[in-house]
Amino acid sequence: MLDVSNISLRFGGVKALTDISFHVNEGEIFSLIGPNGAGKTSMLNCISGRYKPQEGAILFDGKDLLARSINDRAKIGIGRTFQNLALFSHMSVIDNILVGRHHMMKNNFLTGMFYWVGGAQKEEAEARAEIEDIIDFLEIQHVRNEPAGSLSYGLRKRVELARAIAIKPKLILLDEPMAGMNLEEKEDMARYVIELNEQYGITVVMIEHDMGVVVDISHRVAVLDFGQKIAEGLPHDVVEDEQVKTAYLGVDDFSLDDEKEAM
Ligand SMILES: Nc1ncnc2c1ncn2[C@@H]1O[C@H](COP(=O)(O)OP(=O)(O)OP(=O)(O)O)[C@@H](O)[C@H]1O
Repeated sequence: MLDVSNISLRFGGVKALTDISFHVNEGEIFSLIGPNGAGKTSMLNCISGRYKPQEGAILFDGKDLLARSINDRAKIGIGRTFQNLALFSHMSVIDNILVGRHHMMKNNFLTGMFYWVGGAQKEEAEARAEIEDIIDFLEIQHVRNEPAGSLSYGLRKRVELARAIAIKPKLILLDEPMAGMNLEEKEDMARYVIELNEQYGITVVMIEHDMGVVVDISHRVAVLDFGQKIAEGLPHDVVEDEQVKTAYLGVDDFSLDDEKEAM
């Protein structure tokens, strides 16, 4: 579904990514891991369109992504969430979710003026019904009319996920979906990621620092270090890789040993 070939990205003298290649199969949960500054968010930004790499190619369903704008990429089925929440804090939860969806609708401000005679009314009704499903799925009914800014961090992350799902993506890019969460919130979020993958059939590319979660829910993992890919494979194999262990040496959140002890 996603084919990343020989991507290199530089910011002046800083080499953020060097010759990165990997592919993601349809239906997979694929995690990108690596120490701070390894280039994970930069890679996600190349896929979503925020950054334009100097070299390489990215194909999505065989289509050349790098030639397309951010909006076009969303329209052909790529959704994303951000490392730092990107919600409109004064708007209600439901309106935050609808914002994502409205962007995708065929009817716009002008056609919307003919709301009752055109297809806009039907399209709006369909969008609302689908959004109700997403609200149920993410268990945010009780806060649907609250301003997004008034919610706890864990709930805001769920609203952001709801907004990303509302554009009906085939592929979703999740940038640290569990960051800053307590254990219970992490377990909930892990369950949502698995369910959106299994029930909604959405392919997932995820950056996540919590190694226990990565190993538990990913089908495959790629590891970046200093902008280079140092490993790729099944989660358990990757975390046992000597080069990966060295890259994480001294990093507190490489907690697989803790996970093992806890099991
Ligand atoms: N817009 C930018 N301008 C200049 N340098 C950048 C920019 N974005 C990223 N970089 C640099 O690229 C490198 C990779 O950063 P990136 O944020 O992609 O890493 P990361 O693996 O996502 O890190 P973290 O886990 O801390 O979020 C870093 O050296 C960073 O300073």
